[in-house]
Amino acid sequence: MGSLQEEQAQIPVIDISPANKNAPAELLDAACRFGFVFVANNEAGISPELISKVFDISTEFFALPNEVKQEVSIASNKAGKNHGWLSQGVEKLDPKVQVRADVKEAFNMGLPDSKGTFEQPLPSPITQNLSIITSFQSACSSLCDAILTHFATALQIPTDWFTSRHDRTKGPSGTVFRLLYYPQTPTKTDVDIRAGAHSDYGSITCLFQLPGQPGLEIKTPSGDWAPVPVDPLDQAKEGKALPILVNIGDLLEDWTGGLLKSTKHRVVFPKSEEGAGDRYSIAYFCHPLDDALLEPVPSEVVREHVRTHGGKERKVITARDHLMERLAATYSVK
Ligand SMILES: O=C(O)CCC(=O)C(=O)O
Ligand SMILES: [Fe+2]
Repeated sequence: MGSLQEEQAQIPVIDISPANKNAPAELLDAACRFGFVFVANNEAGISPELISKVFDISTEFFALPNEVKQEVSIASNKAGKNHGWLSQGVEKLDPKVQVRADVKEAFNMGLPDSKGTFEQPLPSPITQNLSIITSFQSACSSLCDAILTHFATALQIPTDWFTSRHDRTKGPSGTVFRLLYYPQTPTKTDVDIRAGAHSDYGSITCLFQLPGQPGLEIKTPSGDWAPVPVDPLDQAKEGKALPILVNIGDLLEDWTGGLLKSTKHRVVFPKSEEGAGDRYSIAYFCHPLDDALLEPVPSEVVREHVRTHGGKERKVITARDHLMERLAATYSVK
């Protein structure tokens, strides 16, 4: 058996700044091969201080008593579909396989409307730090735009082909900002998993992890599960900004005729003492505008892929209809 290092998924770390002229090609290659890529954070523009503040807000929120979190529950119906607190037992990401629901809590937030207001009730750790949260959401949105622009460049289509379909000044979208908390549960059994195997539903996801809190795994083309490092360049001890993990979601896979891969992933309990304890993560699920049609991207690179690999015949539906289908399968909100 190889060392832990050898078994880890070899996801490339890419500089997406204008200084790297190969960024579009490197991103496309990683998206086609792994569906996951690390973006070097010194170029992504999300400061380690801001990330750390959001983790602090998250810790404060999940430490609140359940009765208080219940006031902003996803089941309260006040929050609108897919927004609010998910208590333990609400989400089962791999419903066909999982016996029990994911061992986790989450808080899903939409983005503010043009007047800066949120449609959902927000808990006090968030209302007291709203500018931090909105700065973070904006930074994630800019990072997604930069990546989507690089993909358009690499696919030889107009550079704004994807970003214009994600432009929130034109209408609502399913974009969700999510705080996640996986408690270390002494009573867990062998069938328990922190997050069941799934692919993400949107265009791209940005994921923020903390050193010492591993658990994310991706399914490799050979069908094995490979752990994803939290700190791939071993920079945490130098106090440097960790690279940001970005993965492709189902919508982008559909749009590109399967060229970009929406790779299955899951979160497991740590297998050894190392990493034992709670895990916190933050995800920004970037979605297209609700009424964006999931039609094939008009790219010769995509057409060539479909010619050589055979594209699946799909009904063209809107981004919103696609999201609703996926959510219905994984939530048990009553
Ligand atoms: O917490 C993580 O590391 C992954 C979360 C995830 O995959 C999801 O919520 O879709
Ligand atoms: Fe995911």
